Amino acid sequence: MQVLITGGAGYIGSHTVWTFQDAGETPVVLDNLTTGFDWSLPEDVPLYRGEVSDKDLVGQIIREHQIDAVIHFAGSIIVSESVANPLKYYRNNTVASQALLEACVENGVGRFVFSSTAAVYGIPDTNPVPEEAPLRPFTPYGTSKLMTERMLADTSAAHGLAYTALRYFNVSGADPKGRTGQSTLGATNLIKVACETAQGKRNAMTVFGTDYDTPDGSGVRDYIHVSDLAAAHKLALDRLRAGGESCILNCGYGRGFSVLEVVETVKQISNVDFPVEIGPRRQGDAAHVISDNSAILQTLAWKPQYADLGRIVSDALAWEQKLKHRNRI
Ligand SMILES: NC(=O)c1ccc[n+]([C@@H]2O[C@H](COP(=O)([O-])OP(=O)(O)OC[C@H]3O[C@@H](n4cnc5c(N)ncnc54)[C@H](O)[C@@H]3O)[C@@H](O)[C@H]2O)c1
Ligand SMILES: O=c1ccn([C@@H]2O[C@H](COP(=O)(O)OP(=O)(O)O[C@H]3O[C@H](CO)[C@H](O)[C@H](O)[C@H]3O)[C@@H](O)[C@H]2O)c(=O)[nH]1
Repeated sequence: MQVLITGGAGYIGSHTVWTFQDAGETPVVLDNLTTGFDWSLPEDVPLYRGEVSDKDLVGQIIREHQIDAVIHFAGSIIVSESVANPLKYYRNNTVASQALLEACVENGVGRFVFSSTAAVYGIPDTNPVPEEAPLRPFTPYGTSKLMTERMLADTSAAHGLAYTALRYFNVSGADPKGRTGQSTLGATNLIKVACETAQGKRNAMTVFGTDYDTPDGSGVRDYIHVSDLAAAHKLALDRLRAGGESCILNCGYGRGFSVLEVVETVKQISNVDFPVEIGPRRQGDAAHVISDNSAILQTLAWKPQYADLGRIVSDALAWEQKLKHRNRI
């Protein structure tokens, strides 16, 4: 029995593949390599280059490898792009997930772990935000993910599929062993942008607003180390394999840092006083988004190892340095 990891060559997927390998289980990866990299994977992991929506290919992989579970990362992830090109997001996130679920049902795969997002909450009324909070995504990206959560619930009720939807907060950092990291060009996430600026890949960075109702006026987020997130996927699947029921879990540390605190931490750890401009608010940003993580702590016995902003930043910087070298080659 093997697990199929879609989008396994991407940022979070590749960390999860390494986590399974470290635990002695070799997954199978399906990825179209639009934003993923084959070199981010261990050499002995089978990689199928193809579309998640290709039911024939997925069926063939399931039968060939006796797949008992799917972890589904593949998708499009740029929030602003989803506003400009919503149908791409409904196609590549929602419609592709529908086809993948159909292939699972038709081929008897009974366990499914799904990459969802805190974007399903929109701008939360309360922080920390629990899983039961109102679901009000305001971008096609968030809606495309929420629609997949709904398909999972209905498929579970009709066909007995056991699933866990993990709602990630702000994913950042890189593998502490330096085997993979966030490698996509043009990523817009704060820690990635600040690390690129510290290493001279950007001339300056901008803080999007310092007039929020937060202690220092800049936005506050719950940054989670990608390796802790990868471990949560392994635990979620272990639980489903042991007969655990379907559930939806926030993935965060339940605490927040402001943009200015993050920038200061990157400056201190990199020892570079890079230029930072103060700009206007970015449209659609919330002041605070912090997870209530009590459910994941209870349900998965999840024990984060890297819940320290300095650790997240130093791993991200180390990976950025490696990428610099790689890009030169
Ligand atoms: N990065 C974050 O902060 C964040 C936050 C919340 C949720 N998520 C979700 O986590 C998942 C992984 O995100 P990531 O940051 O690793 O992004 P990523 O772009 O690095 O990874 C996505 C992977 O999926 C592949 N892919 C995309 N469409 C595909 C398709 N149709 N068929 C096959 N492969 C396809 C890409 O090539 C890539 O390897 C996504 O579903 C994303 O929505 C990410
Ligand atoms: O150059 C930058 C980039 C970001 N920010 C600020 O930094 C904070 C974090 O922004 P990110 O773009 O890193 O992350 P978001 O909180 O906007 O969104 C992230 O978390 C969401 C869930 O809450 C989704 O999952 C989404 O995919 C993921 O990128 C925000 O206050 C933002 O305004 C800046 O000031 N300057």
